[in-house]
Amino acid sequence: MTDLKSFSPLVAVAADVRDFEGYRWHAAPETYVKAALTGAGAIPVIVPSLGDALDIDALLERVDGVLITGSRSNVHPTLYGASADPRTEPYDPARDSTTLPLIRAALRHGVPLLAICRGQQELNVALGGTLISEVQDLPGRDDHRSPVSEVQAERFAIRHPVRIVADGCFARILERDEIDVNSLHRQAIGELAEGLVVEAVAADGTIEAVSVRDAPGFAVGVQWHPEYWVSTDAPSGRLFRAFGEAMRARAASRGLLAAAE
Ligand SMILES: N[C@@H](CCC(=O)NCCCC(=O)O)C(=O)O
Repeated sequence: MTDLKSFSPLVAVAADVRDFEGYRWHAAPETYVKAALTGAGAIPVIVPSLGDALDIDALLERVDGVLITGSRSNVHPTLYGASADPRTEPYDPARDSTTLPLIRAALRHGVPLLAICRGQQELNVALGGTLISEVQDLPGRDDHRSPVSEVQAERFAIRHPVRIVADGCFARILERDEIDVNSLHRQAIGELAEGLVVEAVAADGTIEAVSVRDAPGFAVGVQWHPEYWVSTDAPSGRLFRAFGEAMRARAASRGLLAAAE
């Protein structure tokens, strides 16, 4: 019998759509796929943002988790009842048309879900919530954008505290009441979707982590980027390990481990 800890689950990874070299590419940054491998012990499978051409239910029968990545693009405002505005660009409608149904289907199927930055925003919109834009310009809010730098490690530097809500799933995973996180976003959760629970907040009230209230298993979103320092930052490592354990448990519950003998 394959040992649960040594089993490598498959994790579906969301893709951005980009045009360059005369082609349309569906891609995910290496930091996310490497964190899936090293942090969660999962084999990443990038899912092209092909919208309703994808049989998402069939996909979710074959994977053990879903990782929704961050992105410089924003969820299209019309998806949460707002109007398109140059200040909320750039958009990636192909990604939206894939991630929102993928998130809802993952929750329906009980597939472990980790949604990061844009991913947390997509989770909130997928469940009926809204977003606020240009957070740094709003009264009482801090600037959550990345530091201006050509050096990624400087842009993803850990730089502000977030309070972990007591007795929540993040408190159980992290075993801390406060952690320090990086921050690279201009938008944030506005109206919280009904099915979400706040798990962490910044000093200015920005929602920094959520969980899905009635999810059968691991289903969380974070506004920060645990993938970037997954190997060196303890909270980041804990979060990805918990994601990996949830994916292995799902694989075991589906009898995959017996098949892997
Ligand atoms: N675009 C959204 C989501 C932010 C996000 O996912 N950032 C990750 C990319 C970071 C970078 O390379 O700049 C927002 O701005 O809120």
